[in-house]
Amino acid sequence: MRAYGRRHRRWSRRNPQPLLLVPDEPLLIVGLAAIGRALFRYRSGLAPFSSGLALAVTGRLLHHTHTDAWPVVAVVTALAALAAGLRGMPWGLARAEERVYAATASAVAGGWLAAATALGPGRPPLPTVLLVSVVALGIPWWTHRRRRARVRVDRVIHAWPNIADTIGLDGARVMSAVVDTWGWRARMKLRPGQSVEDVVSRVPAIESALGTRPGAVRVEQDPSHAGRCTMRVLAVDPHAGAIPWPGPTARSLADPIELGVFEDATPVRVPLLRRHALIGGTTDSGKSGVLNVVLGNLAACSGVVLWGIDLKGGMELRPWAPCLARLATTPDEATRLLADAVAVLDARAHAAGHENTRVWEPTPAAPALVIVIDEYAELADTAPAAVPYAESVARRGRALAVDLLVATQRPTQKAMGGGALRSQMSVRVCLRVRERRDVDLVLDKGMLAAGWHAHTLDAPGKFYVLADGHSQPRRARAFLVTDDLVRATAARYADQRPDLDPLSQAAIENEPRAIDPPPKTADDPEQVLLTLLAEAPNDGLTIPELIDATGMRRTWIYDRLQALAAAGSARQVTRGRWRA
Ligand SMILES: Nc1ncnc2c1ncn2[C@@H]1O[C@H](COP(=O)(O)OP(=O)(O)OP(=O)(O)O)[C@@H](O)[C@H]1O
Repeated sequence: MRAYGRRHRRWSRRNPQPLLLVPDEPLLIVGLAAIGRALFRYRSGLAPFSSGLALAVTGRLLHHTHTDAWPVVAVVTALAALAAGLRGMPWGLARAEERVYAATASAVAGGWLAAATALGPGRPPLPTVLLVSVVALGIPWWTHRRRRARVRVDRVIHAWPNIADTIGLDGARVMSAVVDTWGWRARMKLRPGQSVEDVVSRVPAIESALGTRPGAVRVEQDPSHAGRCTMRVLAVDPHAGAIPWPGPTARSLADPIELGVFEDATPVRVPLLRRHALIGGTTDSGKSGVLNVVLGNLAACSGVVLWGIDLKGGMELRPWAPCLARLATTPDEATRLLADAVAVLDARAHAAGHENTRVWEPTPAAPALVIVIDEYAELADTAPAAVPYAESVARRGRALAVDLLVATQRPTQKAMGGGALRSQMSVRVCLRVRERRDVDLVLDKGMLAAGWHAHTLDAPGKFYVLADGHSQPRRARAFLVTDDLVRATAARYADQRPDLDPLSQAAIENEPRAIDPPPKTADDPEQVLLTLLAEAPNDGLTIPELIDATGMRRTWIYDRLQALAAAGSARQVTRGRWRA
């Protein structure tokens, strides 16, 4: 694949555009100019005929002036055919079939020219051979998909300044364009003062101006320059069909998990060790599908114990039961399970404090604990007593290798039982959402404006991911794990599941059976926040002061302040300053 822009600029210098017409020209000149423009516009399609014509003229010239030069022509031909066939030179062809074509065309053209030099281009059967060759070699040329795509792109690039003016992106320039397997992509330089958000907000207008199907244009920020971006135009949707799951690729929680593939066919690898994950999307968007891919991988990991909460009667998680050490399907079981998780946390934190280690390194003998919760809103609704435990795990679990994997339709404050849990989720998978504002709910504030258009995803399993190493709005599609594959994978790894380490096991067994909310400790950031707000001066505390004092992230502070304000426990004294 070669940079289109470079070649195009070089080409334009050598082949200037035909002159524009002025209306009072004589008819003949108007006609000639129109023909010139048509020849220019269709130059790529006409290339086999123009090459044939050029050969005939060169053959005639050589025959009249250098008849004896035919051996030189033959040798040059042989060398050119070899270079094209073996190296794809001088066109930089990477694909074998393109090289074979280039070598054949060079050999036929050079061979014909050598014969025409020696015998004259009019000597039968040379004219017939030339005509037949032009047509025979022209057919693959005319039908070549990438060549046709390049011609289309060429036209778009010429028209781009007008298009940009019309849709309000005046001054945005296309620097280069490349035709790829699925369509083409262009690097764009924006006018000073324009931002990628401006381009993103005009995506529907770009699609209309380029005449593509809706949803065919993607815009990605250039990570090294705020005034540049890449625009991708997909001629065909690479995610149109379901992508079968190839089986587990992770063997330990430290391995990133492959959820699916991006539109450029690169795999979506997401690290889960010491991270909580939120999977959001409307009904039938494929949340259980993503959970299945993650569970299929975690089942194959030696250092992970899996617990599940599925308050839809176990409908989604029961097929994984052979690999789940515990499965809670009622509110009481769920509360008990999360209380036990907190007991595990406490025991691990205690042990880590004694051994002076900061983090719990999972091994098969001392495994990580991953708790999968399908439809968190159901849990918050029917088992409110479980919510403080879940939040405690979310806040303290990462270092102690107790991770949450939560799926929900709409992670509102209410559905999440407050915002504390959501703000701890550092891996966010956003499948199709019903309303545009849900994008910011699942991913984070401002993500919709930044181009994460999950409301336009048009098939189950298509998603955006926000995680370490994934900060650009790139569409992906999750692998599809069929029910049979779920059963087969669960059965295959059932015997290899590790047990909890004795320390964690003892903590569960010694845990008091009454279900009380976990005590709020002095280093509980929520408690710290409440105390800070209560003791704040009359003009309140700023957000940076609250971040410093609690050690929590900005999004967590905002979420909590909003929840507290809604509950009447905090108020904004002046802009950006808060107190109880
Ligand atoms: N990656 C995928 N590729 C193709 N089809 C998928 C994919 N994921 C899910 N589907 C299909 O979409 C449908 C809904 O999927 P799924 O049950 O995972 O959605 P959901 O969001 O969990 O729904 P609900 O909210 O009702 O639980 C299923 O029929 C499933 O076969």
